[in-house]
Amino acid sequence: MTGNGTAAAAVRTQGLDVRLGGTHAVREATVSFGEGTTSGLVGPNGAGKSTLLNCVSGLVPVSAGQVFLYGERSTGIKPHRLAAMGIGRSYQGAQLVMELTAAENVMVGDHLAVRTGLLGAGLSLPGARRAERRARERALGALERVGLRQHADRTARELPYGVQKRVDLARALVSEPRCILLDEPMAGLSRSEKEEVVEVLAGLRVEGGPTLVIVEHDMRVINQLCSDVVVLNAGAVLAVGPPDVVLNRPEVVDAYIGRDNEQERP
Ligand SMILES: Nc1ncnc2c1ncn2[C@@H]1O[C@H](COP(=O)(O)OP(=O)(O)OP(=O)(O)O)[C@@H](O)[C@H]1O
Repeated sequence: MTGNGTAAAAVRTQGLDVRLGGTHAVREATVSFGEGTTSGLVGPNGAGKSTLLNCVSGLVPVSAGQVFLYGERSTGIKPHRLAAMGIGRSYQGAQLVMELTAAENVMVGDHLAVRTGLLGAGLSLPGARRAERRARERALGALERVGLRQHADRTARELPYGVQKRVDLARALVSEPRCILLDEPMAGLSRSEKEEVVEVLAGLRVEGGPTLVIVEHDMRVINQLCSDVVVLNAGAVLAVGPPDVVLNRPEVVDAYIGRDNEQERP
């Protein structure tokens, strides 16, 4: 389940507060994302959605409150350690290294490769070369899952934005994390690309599959994929529950209209 409960939560925040410069980006947010569930995290521009994901993945320091992963306090743990603990992440702006190929970008997200000594590959040690081969195979597998195997050896710079976004998704999937935080995975995609990504994400919702938390402005996508939704507004939790109920609540509709955000309102 998603909400304020504590049972079987993959991710839970307790009174999470984040101040960035002069902005109070997240305000006493208590949310939980149940293990194996697919949840939406929605709200108008500037509501604090990316900041909340950044706190959970260790990229932004918490000002007050706590984050828990699988019941263990994870506040303040470094991002690479959280990745090794099974947190995967995609980024709003794809954030690929433009000079690297699609496959190499995916390998960068593969914490298993780093752990098994990919860095030693530069020294041409046989074990490291084997590890690199395995990492490349995993990267190609992840690219295949998002329909991009044919682009594996093109540099990110050569790829259109919609394709870069899917490379970013492959990077989040490659080490098969237990929990995947997706920051606007559909932004900038064409309708058919969106449908492909929805299919990929729907394919992850199997028994024993990962927990998915999806920040998304496209409410059709939220309705298609998510069993629960958390609505943030001005950094605070405004509503929690099933999308068909929550997205029709007057305060949620008002929050979107109030931000002059009509095209994105639920
Ligand atoms: N590095 C930063 N320094 C100062 N303020 C920031 C920083 N990053 C984000 N903010 C501010 O924090 C607030 C929350 O931003 P955040 O990006 O988390 O919102 P969001 O809900 O993800 O928005 P969007 O849907 O537009 O991506 C905004 O007011 C934003 O301007």
